[in-house]
Amino acid sequence: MTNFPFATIGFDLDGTLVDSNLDLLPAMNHTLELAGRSPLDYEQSKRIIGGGTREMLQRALLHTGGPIAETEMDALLEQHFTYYEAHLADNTVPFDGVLATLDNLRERGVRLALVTNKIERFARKLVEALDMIHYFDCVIGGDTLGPGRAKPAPDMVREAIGRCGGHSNFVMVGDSRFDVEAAHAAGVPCVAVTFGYRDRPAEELGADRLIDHYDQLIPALEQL
Ligand SMILES: O=C(O)COP(=O)(O)O
Ligand SMILES: [Mg+2]
Repeated sequence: MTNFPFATIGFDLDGTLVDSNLDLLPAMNHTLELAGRSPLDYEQSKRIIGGGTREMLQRALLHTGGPIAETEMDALLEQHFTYYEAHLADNTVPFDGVLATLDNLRERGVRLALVTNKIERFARKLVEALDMIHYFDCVIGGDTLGPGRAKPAPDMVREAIGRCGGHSNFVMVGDSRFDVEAAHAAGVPCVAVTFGYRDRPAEELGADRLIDHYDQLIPALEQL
């Protein structure tokens, strides 16, 4: 282990490590069609990803005509999951520089945790399909800890710290308010990528540092 300032880094998945909107959007549009709604475009869907699938679909429905009853929502969500599970790695790719950065961090002995509001099973399936699973010491999804404990609650970050050896020198890397709020609620810093998915300007996320490309991540972490 070099004198790198962080023992563990928690990475968000959607919009941070991978451009998964390339598969989330077609899945969402498939589901909107089932509900008799019009499709969203790539930029619209970027603004509604981050709080888990149910919230994403609720927001998609709000944008396209209004909410539906909770019972209908449960059925629609199931259909959405079936479609997305079959297509989650059709088009999704890591953002530029991600793999080289993760290689570099592993070589430094840094532990990496995947801390995503995606359902754990889908997150694992996606990073396996992209041959990225080997980077992570643990995978914590939005359903891993049970209801009410997904980001922006601090629980997933605390769980990642615990599962990666309990070292408090932990930093979160994310793209949305869910990541920044979860990190800060857990008492750790957060670096945000400016190219991800969010519902407000990057400058308004409250992140400790912003990066525009993965080339900037390690220098940013060294300056935190
Ligand atoms: O599934 C989501 O809504 C977001 O997932 P993320 O936490 O990896 O951005
Ligand atoms: Mg994200």
